[in-house]
Amino acid sequence: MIDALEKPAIFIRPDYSIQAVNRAYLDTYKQPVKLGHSRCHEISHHAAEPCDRHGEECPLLYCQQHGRSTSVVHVHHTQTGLQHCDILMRPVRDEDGMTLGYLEILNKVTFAAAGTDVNKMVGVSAPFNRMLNLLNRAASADISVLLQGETGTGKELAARAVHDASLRHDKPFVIIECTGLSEALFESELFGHEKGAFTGASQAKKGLVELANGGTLFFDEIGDVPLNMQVKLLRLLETRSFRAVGGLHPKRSDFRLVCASHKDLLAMVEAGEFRQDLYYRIAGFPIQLPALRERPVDIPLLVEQFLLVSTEGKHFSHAAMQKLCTYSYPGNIRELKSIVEQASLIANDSQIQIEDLPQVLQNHSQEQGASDHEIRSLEALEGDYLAQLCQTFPGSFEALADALGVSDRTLYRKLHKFGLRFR
Ligand SMILES: Nc1ncnc2c1ncn2[C@@H]1O[C@H](COP(=O)(O)OP(=O)(O)OP(=O)(O)O)[C@@H](O)[C@H]1O
Repeated sequence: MIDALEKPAIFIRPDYSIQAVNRAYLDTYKQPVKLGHSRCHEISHHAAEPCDRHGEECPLLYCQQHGRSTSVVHVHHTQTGLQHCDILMRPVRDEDGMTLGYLEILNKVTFAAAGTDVNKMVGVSAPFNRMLNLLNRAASADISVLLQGETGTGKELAARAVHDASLRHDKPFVIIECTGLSEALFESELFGHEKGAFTGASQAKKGLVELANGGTLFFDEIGDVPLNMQVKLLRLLETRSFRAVGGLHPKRSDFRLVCASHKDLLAMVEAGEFRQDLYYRIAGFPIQLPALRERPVDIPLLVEQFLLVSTEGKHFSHAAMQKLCTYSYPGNIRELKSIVEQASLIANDSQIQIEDLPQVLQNHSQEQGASDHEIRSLEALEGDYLAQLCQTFPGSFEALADALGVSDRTLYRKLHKFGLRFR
């Protein structure tokens, strides 16, 4: 039965041992699978212990505890390197309802990367992976997606990811920037106009809604659409039909709807600033994007990604990277990107120092420094201790993990979190 599945799949027992495997799974992973002996975490994570011992959500544990299917995104070691995989774990029962084991089906998340990749959403943290899981789920359905998150959290990138991973990926992805759209512009931009519809309309022009036919229509900052235009938008979304300015006949467009807003739309509904019926029409599948301060683990990777495009071979000193990792980023990933670009332009040497960072970070660190005299968090102390060990420990990486009493994987994660490299 497992061979009939196209996606990589295994059947495992509660002790994580793999009892059956299909061709696609064998082709995906480097480690050879010994049926009855190999355990899933050894193959996919190169780890001797199950995921939950490393602070990750273990889907098998969830299935055992709740008796139902679950899905979660993890980063796996595959033939092609580190790869985000959406894992679907399902209990398999006999006819008496006794659980025989668990079926694990893997789905590669192609729009994300666990290393630098300019065209992808990069990150490895748990909040980022949870968001990927939802984006992946939404992409495969034709449901209306609402992306909510602070400015600069990657909503536009996420909207593109939903489109690219959907069945409509080879059709247009059309963006409607709602901020600053006047009523007159709203109608002609969205619905197009016929020749002679108004002064200056010397040619008929297709609107964005028509251009999105077959593909995805992305309304960025939907919370900025004024109330009087929200009615027209609602009509379009309910009927998928519209009339060009100056046109007599209604036209239809088949599009998948994705909207984004940095505003709290439900609070706007309560305040009477956003129509409730429109809210429920667009929020078929709401997804909250995490702020960068909720996923500091991803900062070093994002920095690496932005350095790749902005400079040739420059890198941050440990101290400068530490500063980057402790700032709170009100402007989120966009702000981090601009800080990296500025600092790499200012630095005269290949190593970017604290002094090369923009003033906003210097000020921030002074404030932090003042409070440091009172009390320091255990996390900060751990970071400093690890930074020191990275420079001074005489043995190998594995020996250091051993000496600290943690697994190689835990140590790797901690170094990644603090933006450290082992020599
Ligand atoms: N996970 C990510 N990996 C790499 N780059 C990212 C990621 N998320 C966002 N970015 C980059 O950060 C910048 C801001 O992203 P984006 O424009 O998608 O944010 P936004 O939430 O739509 O912003 P706004 O609310 O201001 O419209 C872009 O340059 C984008 O490429």
